Amino acid sequence: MESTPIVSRPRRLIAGNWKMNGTGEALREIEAMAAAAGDLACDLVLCPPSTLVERAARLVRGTSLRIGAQDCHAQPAGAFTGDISAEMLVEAGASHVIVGHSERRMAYAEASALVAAKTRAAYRAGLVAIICVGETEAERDAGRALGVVAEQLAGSLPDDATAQNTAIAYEPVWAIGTGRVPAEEQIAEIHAAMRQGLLARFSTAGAEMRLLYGGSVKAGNAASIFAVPHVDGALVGGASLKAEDFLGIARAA
Ligand SMILES: O=C[C@H](O)COP(=O)(O)O
Repeated sequence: MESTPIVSRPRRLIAGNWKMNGTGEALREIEAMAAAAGDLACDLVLCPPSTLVERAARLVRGTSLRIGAQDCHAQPAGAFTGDISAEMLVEAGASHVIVGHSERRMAYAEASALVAAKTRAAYRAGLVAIICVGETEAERDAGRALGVVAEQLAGSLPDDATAQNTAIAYEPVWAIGTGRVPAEEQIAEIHAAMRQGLLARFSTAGAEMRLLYGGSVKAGNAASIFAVPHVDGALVGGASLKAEDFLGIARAA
């Protein structure tokens, strides 16, 4: 593989995804995260369920913790029962939105073209998009991991993606919520390939775009994952539910 130009790395980004977990009482965890965020050497974002976005955003005002959402619709408004637009999320106080999570790609058959449309919606509203990609176990076993990730990346990123409006999260589906973490060489291979693809398409912006790893990240394995080249942070599920667990990961960044 071609060598990648050395660029000074941006601050790491640690994002938490609460998925469909958390009611009002969980706001105290967000409060504890916000209290510690200013002392961290990384950027910290927490994506609670949409019912908590507005209250969480109010709670973290004046701190360096940012609040994100877990999905958005591609349209700004309309007859889309149950959906939430990027503009609505901004009004609620969100600054980031996760798009293309494998749980949505699989459960709602969201293809990369739709993920790209949602990403364009995020840009339109002024949200930073955290775009997820990753292969299933069957795809890895078939030797297709690199190809699947390259295809999802190419199809999900709009042409106007920049290092400021986008972060990419590589999340192998088989590592999500399973306690199974890929070998460092496996993470390194995918991240290096993603970097090459982004460099080829976006030049300098592609060199600077933050590449997160996601899938069973915990305080105990975070440092070794962050030591892998081109890992610029993490997208954390289960271990982001409790402030101390999440902050333990952020302190390793
Ligand atoms: O969005 C987060 C990921 O799906 C990772 O979840 P996990 O940390 O519980 O494995």
